[in-house]
Order: sequence, then structure tokens, then C-alpha cells
Amino acid sequence: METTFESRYAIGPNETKTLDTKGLRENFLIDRLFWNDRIHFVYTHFDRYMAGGAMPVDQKLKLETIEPLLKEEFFLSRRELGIINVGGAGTVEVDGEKIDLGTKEALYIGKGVKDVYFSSNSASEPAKFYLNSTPAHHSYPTRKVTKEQANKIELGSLETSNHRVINQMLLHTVIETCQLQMGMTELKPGSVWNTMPAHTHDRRMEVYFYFDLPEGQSVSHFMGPVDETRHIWMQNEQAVISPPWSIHSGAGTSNYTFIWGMAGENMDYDDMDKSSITELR
Ligand SMILES: O=C(O)C(=O)C[C@H](O)C(=O)CO
Ligand SMILES: [Zn+2]
Repeated sequence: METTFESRYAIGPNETKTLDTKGLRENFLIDRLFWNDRIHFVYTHFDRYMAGGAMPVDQKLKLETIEPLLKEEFFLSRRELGIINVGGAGTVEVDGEKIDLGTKEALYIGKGVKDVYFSSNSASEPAKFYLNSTPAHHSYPTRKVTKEQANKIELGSLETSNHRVINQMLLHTVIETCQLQMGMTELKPGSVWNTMPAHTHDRRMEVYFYFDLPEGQSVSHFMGPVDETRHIWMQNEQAVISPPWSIHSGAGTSNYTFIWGMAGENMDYDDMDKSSITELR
């Protein structure tokens, strides 16, 4: 098996303003996370957040350290890891303990765990483990969180095309983490807008991973400061980095699901600087 990675440096709103479509995509879009029998990570220098994918098909995949990037003996020496399975049923082995992870189930693994392996129950319907990792200072226990155990928030309405349920899964109100927080937002049929009205939180960066998009449909993701927004067209199973200074919102050509993950100064989900829809430019 192999582990591959790319690095993305952190840039600000002034530099972002000068980018054309290609430049915007090169800096913020993560166009592919899942490769057969491979673990792939994007390392962003925004809060040293890592977003990745592990898709075991014919092999069991080991979460190995990335020597030139982390310079640590094992991946979780100084990191914590959040996982949400967006594929078929699979298993995550954590220091010898096997944990089944079905579709849309989440798992938190704390700092200091040495051996993590990923496997799929079926090669014809492989598990797709979406991975987010952040630096950590303390070891918290491994915890699985199902959708039923998530803290649920229903927002929006069909009339304003933004009716959705936010599942707070790896959030500090549900489990203990150092700084990583992850959850999954599902849009109701007929609703296409996520995170509208939009917000920023200069204290935390965020990564959005869009999935469950029907064939032939796309999401236009909006980023940038409230008074100078840009858009990035995204396909199924692509992710996008949202800097702390940026809004993160999207409109799909159908409904869809997305996973949000974030880290930074505080863990207060509600610490958002909300903007009104009419002030967006
Ligand atoms: O649909 C939404 O609204 C969200 O899911 C918002 C994200 O959870 C978020 O941006 C948290 O900061
Ligand atoms: Zn946010």
C-alpha cells in the first residue's frame, strides 16, 4: 500500500483576490481523496489541518507516519484523528481493537495510538474513510459516534431552499477532543443551500467535503470575505479548504450531504460572525 500527500500553504484574502479560477482551485479545492488501496492526505498550513481519504479495496491499509511531513515515529504521535465512513461497511483496527464502521458512522482516535488499520467488508462496495486530523496535546479515548448518537440541529426551510439537519458527531458536547470537531449536514430533498445565511469564524478554519451528490449534479461552493465572494464548482466527493477569514456556503443543483471539520482557537460551534444574505457581494 502507499500513503501519498500534498501540502497547501495558508494564504490571505489579499493574495486570494489576485487568483484566477485555476489559482483558486489549486489553493483551496481538494479534487480527489479516494484512491484504490491508498491513503491520501492534503496537509493545509491553516491550523496544520489534514484532510484525507483511505479506501481499502483488496488490502488492509495501515495509517503510517508521513516521514518528510510529520517527522514523527507514528502518525498519531502528536495528532488526533476523526473518521467518517462515506462508503460501504468497513472496520478500523485501533491498537488491536476492531471497530465496525458503517456508512455515515464516525470514529474519534486520540493522540498516542500507534497502530491503526483500515479494511472493507466487501471489495465490490469498499469503505471510504474520510479522515481529518489536527495537532493534539492530550490523549482522549477512542469513541465511535453513530448518527443516532449525534446532536441534531434542524435549520432552514423548503421555502428558502435550505432545509437541512446538522449532525454534530465529533463535537466537544458529544465526545472529548483536543481541538478537532466534525459533523455531517444532510440537505432535505428540494433544498440546495448550505450554511445560508453565511458566516465566518476568524478563530477557526474549516474543511467541507461534499458527497451523496447524484450523478451529473454539482455544488457551487462560495468562499471569500462577505463583501468579496468567489465560487468554486465542486463534484461529488471533493473537499474544499475554508480559511478562517472566509465564508463557506454552497448551492447545489440538487440536494446532497457534506461533512464539515474544523479546528483552531476555540471549540464553540456557535461562535460565528453571521452575515445577512443581502450584504453578500
Ligand atoms: O449547514 C450548515 O449551516 C452547516 O453545516 C454549518 C457548518 O456546520 C459550519 O459552518 C460550522 O461552523
Ligand atoms: Zn463554519
